[in-house]
Amino acid sequence: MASSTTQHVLSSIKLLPTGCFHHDRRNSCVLSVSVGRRCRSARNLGLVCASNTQSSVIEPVQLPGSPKSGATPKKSGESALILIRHGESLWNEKNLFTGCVDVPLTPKGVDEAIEAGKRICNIPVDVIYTSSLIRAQMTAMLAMMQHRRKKVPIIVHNESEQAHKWSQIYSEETKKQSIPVITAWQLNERMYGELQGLNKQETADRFGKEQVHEWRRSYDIPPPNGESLEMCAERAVAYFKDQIIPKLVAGKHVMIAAHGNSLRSIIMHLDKLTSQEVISLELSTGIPMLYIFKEGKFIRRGSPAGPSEAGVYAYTKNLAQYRQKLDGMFQ
Ligand SMILES: O=C(O)[C@H](O)COP(=O)(O)O
Repeated sequence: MASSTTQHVLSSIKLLPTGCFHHDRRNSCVLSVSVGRRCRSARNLGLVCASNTQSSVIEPVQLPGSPKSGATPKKSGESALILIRHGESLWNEKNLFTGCVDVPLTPKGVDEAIEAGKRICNIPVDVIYTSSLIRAQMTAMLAMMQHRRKKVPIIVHNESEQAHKWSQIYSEETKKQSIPVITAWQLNERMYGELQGLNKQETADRFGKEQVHEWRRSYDIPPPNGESLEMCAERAVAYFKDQIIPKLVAGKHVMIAAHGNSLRSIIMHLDKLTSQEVISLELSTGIPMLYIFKEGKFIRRGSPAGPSEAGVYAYTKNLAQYRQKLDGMFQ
């Protein structure tokens, strides 16, 4: 088993049997997934070593056409989409199946969230989506504490009329200095059924490595009384299409803090991965991944290495301008 340091070096992805791992000419690690006659590198999946930010364009996604979104694409607009898997939780640390059990971050998870925040501190964020689970919410909040714009992330309470009313802000100026944080159960981790709370290693010893791998990574085989990735994707991707894409279309910059499997299903949708390819997709805790949404297309930008990394900002004029503005404001 790879050490946590090695896993970190491999950035957001490690590859399982269908792929190969090699170093490219620039000495950066690249993971490849063989798909029929195609060989798609992890870089092309946007899942690259932290120092590598080469981009690729994905075919247009199906945009929600319904006028109810009321979202008219901005003419030359582009928006940032940041995806972050929560930092290490207390049950990640104990190697327990967690699923929808609501456990907090470990101190290491807190550090990972802060580190993730530093890596995206120059990227604009207008609205944050998290699951309804505390580990994703802690990650979103801790990451935003690092943002140079210093807006205040505020959880939107729409669970009842009273909660909505009691959490109103009565200053337009204060509202402008805040970022709404929308929590949605649809972005929760896949429900792990009767595996929740069991130790992953002990479960593999008891049921066999292959069986446990099938429960954990196959696309359509659910663990006992739990959700398969396909079932998780049904709710997570539907939410992404209905609620989040209209925001991007309207020019809003979005961050999503969620979970290994809810994010795998969203990446599967964005990158048009097949159910075979998604088996090899692994996300590390606390590694942000950036996409640029432009003219109906998602452009993968990999994982920003740090606030001063040139690639991300050189790549789009808007990001460069945003960063310059921050430099001007906070020097
Ligand atoms: O729910 C869990 O146990 C983890 O967050 C994800 O588990 P996995 O690596 O088995 O998908």
